[in-house]
Amino acid sequence: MIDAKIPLTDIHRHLDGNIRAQTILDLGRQFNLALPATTLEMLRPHVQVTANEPDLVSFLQKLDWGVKVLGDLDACRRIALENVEDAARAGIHYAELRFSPGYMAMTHQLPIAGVVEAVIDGVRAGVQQYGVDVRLIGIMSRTFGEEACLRELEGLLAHRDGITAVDLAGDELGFPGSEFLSHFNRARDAGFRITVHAGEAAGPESIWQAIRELGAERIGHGVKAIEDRALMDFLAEQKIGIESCLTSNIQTSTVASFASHPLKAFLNHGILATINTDDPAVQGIELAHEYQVAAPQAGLTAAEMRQAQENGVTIAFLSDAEKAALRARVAG
Ligand SMILES: O=c1[nH]cnc2c1ncn2[C@@H]1O[C@H](CO)[C@@H](O)[C@H]1O
Ligand SMILES: [Zn+2]
Repeated sequence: MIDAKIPLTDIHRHLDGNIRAQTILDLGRQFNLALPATTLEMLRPHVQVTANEPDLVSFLQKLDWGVKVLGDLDACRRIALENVEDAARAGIHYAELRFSPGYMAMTHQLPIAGVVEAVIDGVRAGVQQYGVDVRLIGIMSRTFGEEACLRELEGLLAHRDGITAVDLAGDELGFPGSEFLSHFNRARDAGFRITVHAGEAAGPESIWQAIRELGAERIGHGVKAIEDRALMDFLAEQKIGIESCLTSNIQTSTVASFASHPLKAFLNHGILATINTDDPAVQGIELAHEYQVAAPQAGLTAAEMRQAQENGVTIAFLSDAEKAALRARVAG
């Protein structure tokens, strides 16, 4: 259940994991690319999770066609704009959209800083058109190694003013956070806020590492914190927020069922946990589904969902004044 008096936020939403299937078809045609299918219906299983995947890495392959059709910077601008439209349609008041410029640039060897600029541009146009409040988070895709991540960071630094935070995403087991210390030192020096995907595929030690060594202020997923009581205490005391994505965690086989998802336990432990989508188009869900179907199945009461919704504003990468303005705008 969504409380209409509290701002609806989605602070863990991959822009490049939310490319419309129709847009993939359009761009495939525009750039003369051989797609695995020529109709929406036939394309869908290639770009959307249809049954739960055995692990995170298999799930992530479903994002690949979306970025393979990004044949020029205009295509990047287009998907950024469409993402803002989708967020507005989903009733979201405030979204933090994250994207990996190197991953988007990879297939057609686009300039990474150019991709960052195009995404900022497209989002700016979308914000004006659709009235959603948006901040951008730059992702370093760990799956492609340290050097590739360094190039992503440099592209993000080239447009520092348009980017609020940085994140580390991708294959957590294959590429532990310890390989990215220098990246995060530089990111913090530049004044970026920090969130890190941790404790999704790997265990609680990965969350400790993200906090202590990378400077994470928030954790993406953080599912495995449930295995470490001291970590749960620490997250609550230090107000380190958790960006939960319920359906995503089922689809990656990170948790076996909604009923066994730790979100309820996190909330009851006083952790600032939140409800978010992750990769809506790839997952075939929207935020309403997470509040109306997933969260109730995860055992959350109306009061617990309200708390999670509140937490989304509390841990947003906004100033106190911006949070107050957002609350006032929605409370009317
Ligand atoms: O649930 C997730 N866990 C970890 N990494 C993810 C997830 N969803 C998407 N990405 C990763 O984020 C980048 C694109 O924004 C890609 O690296 C993609 O693999
Ligand atoms: Zn994610």
